[in-house]
Amino acid sequence: MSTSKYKGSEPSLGCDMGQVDEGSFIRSYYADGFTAGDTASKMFLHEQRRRLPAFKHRMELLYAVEKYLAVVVVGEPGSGKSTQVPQFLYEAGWAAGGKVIVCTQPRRVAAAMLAHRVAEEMDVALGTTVGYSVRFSDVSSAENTRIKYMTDGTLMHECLADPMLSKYSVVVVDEAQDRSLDTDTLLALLKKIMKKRKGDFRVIISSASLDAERFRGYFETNDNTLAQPEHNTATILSISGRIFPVDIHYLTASCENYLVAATETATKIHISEGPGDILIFLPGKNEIEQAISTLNDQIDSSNNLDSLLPLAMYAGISAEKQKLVFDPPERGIRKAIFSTNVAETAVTIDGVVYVVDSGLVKRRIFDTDTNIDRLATLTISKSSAKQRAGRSGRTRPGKTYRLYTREAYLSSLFPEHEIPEICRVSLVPMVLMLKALGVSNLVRFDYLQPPPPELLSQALELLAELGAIDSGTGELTPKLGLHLAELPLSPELGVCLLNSVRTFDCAKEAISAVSMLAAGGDPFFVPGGQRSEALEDKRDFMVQEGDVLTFVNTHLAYLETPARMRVKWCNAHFLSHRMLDQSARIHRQLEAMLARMGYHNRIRSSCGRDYKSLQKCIASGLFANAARLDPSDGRRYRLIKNGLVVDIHPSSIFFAADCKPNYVVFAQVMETTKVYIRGISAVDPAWLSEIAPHYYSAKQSNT
Ligand SMILES: Nc1ncnc2c1ncn2[C@@H]1O[C@H](COP(=O)(O)OP(=O)(O)OP(=O)(O)O)[C@@H](O)[C@H]1O
Repeated sequence: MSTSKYKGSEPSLGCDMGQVDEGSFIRSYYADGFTAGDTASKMFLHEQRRRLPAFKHRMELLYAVEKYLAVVVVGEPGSGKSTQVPQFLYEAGWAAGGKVIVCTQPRRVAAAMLAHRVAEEMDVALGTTVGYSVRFSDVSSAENTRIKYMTDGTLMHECLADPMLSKYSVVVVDEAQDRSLDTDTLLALLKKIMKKRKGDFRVIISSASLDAERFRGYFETNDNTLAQPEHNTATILSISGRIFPVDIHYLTASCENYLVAATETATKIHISEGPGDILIFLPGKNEIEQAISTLNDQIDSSNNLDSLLPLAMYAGISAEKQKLVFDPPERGIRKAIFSTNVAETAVTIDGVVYVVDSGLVKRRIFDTDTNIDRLATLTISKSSAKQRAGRSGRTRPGKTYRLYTREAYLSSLFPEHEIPEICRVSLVPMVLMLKALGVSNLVRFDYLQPPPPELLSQALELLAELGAIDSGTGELTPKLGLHLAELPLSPELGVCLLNSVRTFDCAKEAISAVSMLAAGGDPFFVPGGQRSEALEDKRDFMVQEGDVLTFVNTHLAYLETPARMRVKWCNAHFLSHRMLDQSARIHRQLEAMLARMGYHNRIRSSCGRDYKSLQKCIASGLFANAARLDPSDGRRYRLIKNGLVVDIHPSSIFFAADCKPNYVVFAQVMETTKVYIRGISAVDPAWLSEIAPHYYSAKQSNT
């Protein structure tokens, strides 16, 4: 086979890459470059703050925080929990003596946005008194930052270096009703810290839902609450009132096609309602792109709609597109923002008056029948529906149009709350973190809600096979396990990275591969009118060893391009500059982390044209995602661990009929109409038996 100008072998002719679909399983959001849209005067901001319901409860809150170690703050969406509570604490002196008040968010975009807003309200430059820190992006100062917004995961990682979180005086866990795996794990750690630090540490759990009593009960450590209430450690504070009213409208009969209903509702609002932008919640990126394209066609063919501007908002969108969402539109233009649930909590888009809610969301679920973590489209909970409605009525009275009937909403079709992630996703990252923090008995650990035992044992089994846990002692292995917990990566990708310096001597390529997968995977886009040129260009980078090596080629070619030429180079090759820039930043950070771990002599090692070393290295982390070509069909694959039949994603080199290796490993799973695998690398089955003998031999009969 001939070789291309990049690493790996050229794909055989006839491989059609098909349509590139960018919905990604490894979600990433990098909010650098974001500018809050609100340019109101300082006086106006000051007045706005005073009008928020939270303001009336300021003294009550400060009293509760003084008296109790944990305070659960409950309030309507938009009442000021995320922006005001940290400022009240700061003004009351909780950041004196160099201490920091931290407010955690389940999503990166929210952490960055809230920091921008609060910096603006306090009239300070972002990154000074107010800052934020999310995975791979730190806009804060160790000396000066006193109010810091972070994701729950980033704060949890800080526990590894500082188990008592000694520099923080108060941790505000915001949007706790989301019950992400990181939020639940963090709450458990905070409870331990609260018991140990006592006097100088406080936890505030802020939630918009009715979960308050569960949180309060969890943080109550007084065994005798009735007889000795003066020793109680936790309380609930309700912030009553909402800032502006929201009218809620339902369909009278259920709709057949929610995408059609969403665009129709947006155009009707535009034609018949007063000024104000529209925020439309759809489940995922593909649905958003589809709705925007339909709406654009309608705008092209109707004079009534030419002042309507469709925009997209989802995790991983470029900074420029994101800016359009938050910036005020030109005079006379109305924005129609199609968004996933990234805009559901903590985010305020100034100017939004109308919300259209499809009632659907894409969620990560761990399917216990098939044993895989995947994205599925589900009905939202009532609690989410309230949050979505709460996005209107934040800066003026609002209206929400629900694309479902009132009867459906009140029925069990819409559960009260989401099922917490701890009960439905893979627990591998949580187990790794708890083990690294010295929790040896995971079954008896004091969780807010205990995870199902089968999820715990599945996580332990995988970590043992990855070499992170010693199956004899049940503890983390001294080098691999401990280092893995420190890395801001999924354990599977972390193993690929560490093995590249420990075993396979292919750090240059493996760091590239891992950085690309952590930044979202496929960097190629196929613009509507230039499909054949874009596919031709992509072919230049593609190699038969698989998509991961294609990503490596792209990443290395990007790094070799002089910085000032990179945007042009990306445009010329139909590549996402945002993604490649992000993966280059991740690359630098991972190199620095490996050097700190003592691998500085190995980080420049390269496998050159020995692609097998890189492929083996990738397989050493992703072996649990191995699949075998189904011989009876010759097109689809069966997962080795459970026999589940999956399809190759159309963006993959292996999509084409004549490009199918017998065995592959993959980085991502997504579910639309089918279960697709993405981020694929070809493997030799002999490597799998060598890398993970127990796992592989136990599961092989499934295929
Ligand atoms: N970027 C912004 N632009 C304009 N107004 C904003 C912005 N951010 C916040 N606000 C104003 O501050 C209010 C309080 O926002 P905040 O995020 O603190 O509320 P919250 O109670 O945490 O809401 P939620 O639970 O929905 O996240 C909003 O209702 C809005 O009026």
